[in-house]
Amino acid sequence: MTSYFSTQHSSAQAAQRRNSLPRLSMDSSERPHSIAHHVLPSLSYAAATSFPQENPYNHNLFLQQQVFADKSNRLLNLIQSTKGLLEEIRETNVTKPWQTYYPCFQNSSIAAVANTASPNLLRRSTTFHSDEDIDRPSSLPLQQRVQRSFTTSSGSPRDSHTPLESLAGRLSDLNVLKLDLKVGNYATGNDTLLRGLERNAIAHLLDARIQQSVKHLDNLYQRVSDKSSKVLITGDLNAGKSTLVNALMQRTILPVDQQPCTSLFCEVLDAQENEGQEAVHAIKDPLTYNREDPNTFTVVDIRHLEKFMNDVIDGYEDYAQLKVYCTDRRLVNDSLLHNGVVDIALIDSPGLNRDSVKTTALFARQQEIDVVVFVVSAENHFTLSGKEFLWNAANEKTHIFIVVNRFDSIRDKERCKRVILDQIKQLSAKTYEDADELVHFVSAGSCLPEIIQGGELPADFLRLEECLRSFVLEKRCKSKLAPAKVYLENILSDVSVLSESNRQMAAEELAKVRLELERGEPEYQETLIRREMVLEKVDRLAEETCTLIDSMTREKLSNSVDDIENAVSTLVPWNGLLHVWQYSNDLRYVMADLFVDRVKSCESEAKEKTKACVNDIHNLANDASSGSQSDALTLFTKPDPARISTGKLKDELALEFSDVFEVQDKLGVASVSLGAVTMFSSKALGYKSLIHSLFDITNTVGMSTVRKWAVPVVTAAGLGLLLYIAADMKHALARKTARKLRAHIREGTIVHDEAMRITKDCRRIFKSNAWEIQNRFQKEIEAHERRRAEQEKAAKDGEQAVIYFGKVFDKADELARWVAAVEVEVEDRKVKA
Ligand SMILES: Nc1nc2c(ncn2[C@@H]2O[C@H](COP(=O)(O)OP(=O)(O)OP(=O)(O)O)[C@@H](O)[C@H]2O)c(=O)[nH]1
Repeated sequence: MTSYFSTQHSSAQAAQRRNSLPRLSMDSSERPHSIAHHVLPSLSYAAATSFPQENPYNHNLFLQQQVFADKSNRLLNLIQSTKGLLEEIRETNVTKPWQTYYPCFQNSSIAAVANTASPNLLRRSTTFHSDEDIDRPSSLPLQQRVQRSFTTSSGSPRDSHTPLESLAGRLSDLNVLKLDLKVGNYATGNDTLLRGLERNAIAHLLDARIQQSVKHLDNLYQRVSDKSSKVLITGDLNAGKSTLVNALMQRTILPVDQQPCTSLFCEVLDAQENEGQEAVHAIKDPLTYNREDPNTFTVVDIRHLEKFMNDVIDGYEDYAQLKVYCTDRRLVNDSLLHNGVVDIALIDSPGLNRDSVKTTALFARQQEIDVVVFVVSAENHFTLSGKEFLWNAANEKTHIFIVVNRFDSIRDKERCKRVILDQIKQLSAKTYEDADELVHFVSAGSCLPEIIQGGELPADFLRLEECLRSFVLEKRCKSKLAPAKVYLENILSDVSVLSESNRQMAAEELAKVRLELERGEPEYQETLIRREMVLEKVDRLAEETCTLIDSMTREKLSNSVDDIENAVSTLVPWNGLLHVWQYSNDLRYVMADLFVDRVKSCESEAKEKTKACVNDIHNLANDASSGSQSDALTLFTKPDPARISTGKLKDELALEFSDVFEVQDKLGVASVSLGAVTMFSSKALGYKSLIHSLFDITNTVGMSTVRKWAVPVVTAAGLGLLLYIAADMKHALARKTARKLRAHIREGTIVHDEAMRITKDCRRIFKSNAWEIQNRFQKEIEAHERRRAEQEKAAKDGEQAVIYFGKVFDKADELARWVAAVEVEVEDRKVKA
């Protein structure tokens, strides 16, 4: 077998062409329109002046190409600017507290408005819209939608307050960024679902949606900046498809034969797309083909193409597609493949038959096929296969470029034209409407370079070429520019609706926070004043109560002796003179205990007063809970007799024997009785005092009298005194003990100590309660201050959010206006002759 495969060139190592996407600043100084057209070059001055002025087709085409290049560049810049805006939103969502989020209506009536306005929200949808969907215009006409989103009667939506109802309606118009949620089989409104989600979760969903949009913008950028446009040439067997390609190229590239010779799709491209190298790449799997990866194709020598194709037909080779890179030697304005604005690749396909019709129809439906050229033989008209293909393709490609070839073989040309146009009318009404530009009766075989030999191409073929180029440009507008424009309009409309709704909500939240701040300030000041006032009153009340308790305790304890003296007569039994000493002991013990009881009584009274005062204190602080008061009272020191030194008191009250004779002053006979008393007492007085007593009596009555009356008188007096002492002993002892107690109270520190102790306990309780109240006030004030700090931060964030969303809106608005200015609809598609 002849080797038609050539050695692989180093083209695979060629530098990878990188589609750098410059980030466009959104500064007003760098408006999209002012950016240089760096992507698609406009026709050069040389090229512009080189086209033949006398050729109206060329002139018109030149203008079309200029317009197309301009639109492409504007759209490319707008895609980049929009992408920059979306990335800015995403970045802000991560770094700033004011996230762009999908607003939910808290007000059910507003939610109802939103849901009614958008039946789609009730739809049980799967997830987000597909990219295909979002390239399509929304239900509203573009102009109307853009107007609705961006303008108000005053010219600027932010000049007038937009009611929430209209916001709800506008949110229902979201296209690209609409979060379409689904829960089970229930037709739950989006708004309800969204309200159930955390704000962060919504922001996350929206972020994912924006990220998806950024990717889609990248794809659109690639599509718009891709200068290549594919033209599929199909038709019946032997209709002259390969001949037409060769005639258009003005080179014999593809083999031409009477018998079927094209059995695979042959794409003819400009060699510039292969680093300027002419080459044929035979591809087994078109999906994995990569021009820079030699493993994905086999190189075929262009001179042996015919042999290779025959081998494919004969089954010696098994390939699905050919890429033929060849140099177009025609001038820029004449070249179909490479004209500076759009690079056209011609794809010759196998002739249609029952087996290939569906494959070719599928191929024609591919997104990158901009134009389908159907070649029909003037001799055969439309065959069944041809009709079947056109019916299949009609849904996708409403306009088909039809070349009626081999027209030279027809004698009755008018009749042929009439019959074929009639057939076209049946097969593709749209094509028939524009038959003047879309249906061409030519003889490609007469236009081959070997026939022309450097001469002029026939006028009908020239017209075919220009119409084809014009048609490709128009289709490119529709297939590449229109989706980009529609998508940009959709995404920018969504961004402006979202930013405006976020701005409104931020403004509402800001107003709310400001109001709260405004309302909170007097409350805060009032708390500060109240704290000072209450604590001052508490101090005063506590001090007054302490003073009262102190004086009350002192008075009660000081005056307690009389009561104690009266009480002991019933409490201490008198068991006769023989038990006088025991009686005396009992007296001091009982008196000391009674005094302790009196101290306890003072404590109880102090507690009551303290409790009442604590109540008053808490009432002052408007504190209903009094739980702490009873707790506070336990702080009172336990009544402990040892604390008031009862033992010591009892010792202080102990009687001496002389205390028994406190009656002597009253009677004046104390000295007489003294001797007798000594006899009754087991506890004798000193002799010195006894002799002294006797001497006193002698001096008073005289010696003789004394001698005469002495014995009886002394005896009688002694007896009387004895009786008196015996009778008064009980009371005398009580009085004496009470006197001692009184003297002890008056001269000692016991009353002072007890009053101080009780008052100190009370003061401690007051202090603890005052501390508690102060603490509560402190907490209240701290809570106020914390809340105020949060509100101030929220207000600051809110202010910045309002500014930020306003700026986003302005940017989206400005970009949308630029996008709207790019007219992608070709108003007059006709090529004027
Ligand atoms: N008379 C005449 N013959 C033509 C014309 N164009 C092509 N032919 C002849 O028609 C035959 C088929 O031409 P091809 O270009 O191979 O046709 P095709 O449609 O590519 O064929 P397949 O790819 O095999 O389907 C060749 O012998 C051509 O010379 C023409 O305009 N006039």
